[in-house]
Amino acid sequence: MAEKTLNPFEIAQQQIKTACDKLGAEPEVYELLKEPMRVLEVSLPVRMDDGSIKVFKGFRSQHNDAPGPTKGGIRFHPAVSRDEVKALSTWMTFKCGVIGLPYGGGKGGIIVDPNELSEGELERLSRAYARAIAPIIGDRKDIPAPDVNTNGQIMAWMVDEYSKLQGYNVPGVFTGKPVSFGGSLARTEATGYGVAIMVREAAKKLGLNLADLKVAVQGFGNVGSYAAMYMEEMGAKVIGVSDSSACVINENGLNVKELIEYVKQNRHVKGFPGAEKEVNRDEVLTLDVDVLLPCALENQITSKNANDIKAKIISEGANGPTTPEADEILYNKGVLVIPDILANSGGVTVSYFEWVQNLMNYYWSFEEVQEKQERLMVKAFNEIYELMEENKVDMRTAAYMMSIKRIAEAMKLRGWY
Ligand SMILES: NC(=O)C1=CN([C@@H]2O[C@H](COP(=O)(O)OP(=O)(O)OC[C@H]3O[C@@H](n4cnc5c(N)ncnc54)[C@H](O)[C@@H]3O)[C@@H](O)[C@H]2O)C=CC1
Ligand SMILES: O=C(O)CCC(=O)C(=O)O
Repeated sequence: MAEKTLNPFEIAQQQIKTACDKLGAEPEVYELLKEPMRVLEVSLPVRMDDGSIKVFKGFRSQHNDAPGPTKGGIRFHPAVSRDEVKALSTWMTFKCGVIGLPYGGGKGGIIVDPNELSEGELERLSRAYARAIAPIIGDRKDIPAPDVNTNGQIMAWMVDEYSKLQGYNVPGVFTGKPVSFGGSLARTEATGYGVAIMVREAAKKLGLNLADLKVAVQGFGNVGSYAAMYMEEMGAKVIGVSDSSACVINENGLNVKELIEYVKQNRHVKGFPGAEKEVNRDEVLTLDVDVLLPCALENQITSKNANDIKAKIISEGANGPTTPEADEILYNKGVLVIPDILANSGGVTVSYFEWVQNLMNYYWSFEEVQEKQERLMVKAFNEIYELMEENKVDMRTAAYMMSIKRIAEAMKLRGWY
């Protein structure tokens, strides 16, 4: 059974349709949710260091704002496309709905490999993007944040550019800012922390002891590195980690903190002295482990490799790492897939806390933020797990069912259908 499509937007539409059908939702609900309400495409001229002008293409998609302002990250990557951004914004709507955040979904991206830019070029590109999308964003309209290859410094440049256009300081228009510039404590750690909390909760349900679990992590950026670190802190053994360079393995457990330090110095996991062996990066998915954390990009777990996966629990740090065909194979094999819209919701949850702190200009401690994040995510996990068992569906469908119900209610109350 090969994939019907690898287009992430078509996959997102398929996931909504499956859940709407299962819910018996009115046809208008799918009609209203199947397309983003707005997609902006922008050209971004940037003065390069050699004096030439290069024009980059960027997007911002706003999927649905019935529950509140739209919210979601900005990705800098050569594979960014209009459909990818549309899919990512769609997934954001349902992610916010799963936790019950007062947001709809948005997402943005620029087609660029930021590793090929100097610091100055990166700053000019980030500012150009903030200027270009300024008419459709705002701290009550659409609030972007970091995603793949973007970070707190980039958010700070964008806040500065947007604030200059407004004529006053607007810290709450972007989240994921550095803590010294209106960011929230525990935001950097939040997505990976949430991915690990979800594994801990799943282990409880399945009667597994964390100390007995072997873990593999695909992708070792913001999400993968903190997910691995918290898994290790919870007592599990992280035996395999990959990034775009390679997969490093140590059957006795990699020292995650040392690996994080190594990547800070060397940019990649390749060559890590604490590894026993190094294999091709894609082999991480089929290692003999109990837990798999895909924390890189879309379409990694497909009909081609799903049968070879040995993990019992998959907690999706990445957005869209599993295709619908792979979902079906994994469900039939009894693998518990904790879907992206729940597993990686820690990032947007703490972004919400950052936004709240910006709006009230009063800041919480690290422990306070993590405790609030954990409470919301564990509650969502338990509600969705119950719905999954009641309806005999996979956890992704159950998560969509819960979320769609909430968004449909907001749309109904607004009189959209
Ligand atoms: N940063 C955040 O707060 C959130 C991120 N996500 C999702 O998590 C995923 C990762 O995002 P970040 O960690 O922020 O990005 P990042 O840019 O910090 O890290 C991405 C990592 O993936 C690796 N990678 C890329 N292609 C790979 C491949 N084929 N095999 C193995 N590794 C590969 C890169 O080398 C890097 O280590 C994305 O899907 C993103 O949308 C989801 C929720 C929130
Ligand atoms: O922190 C945010 O607002 C959004 C994070 C994000 O882009 C995601 O959850 O995919």
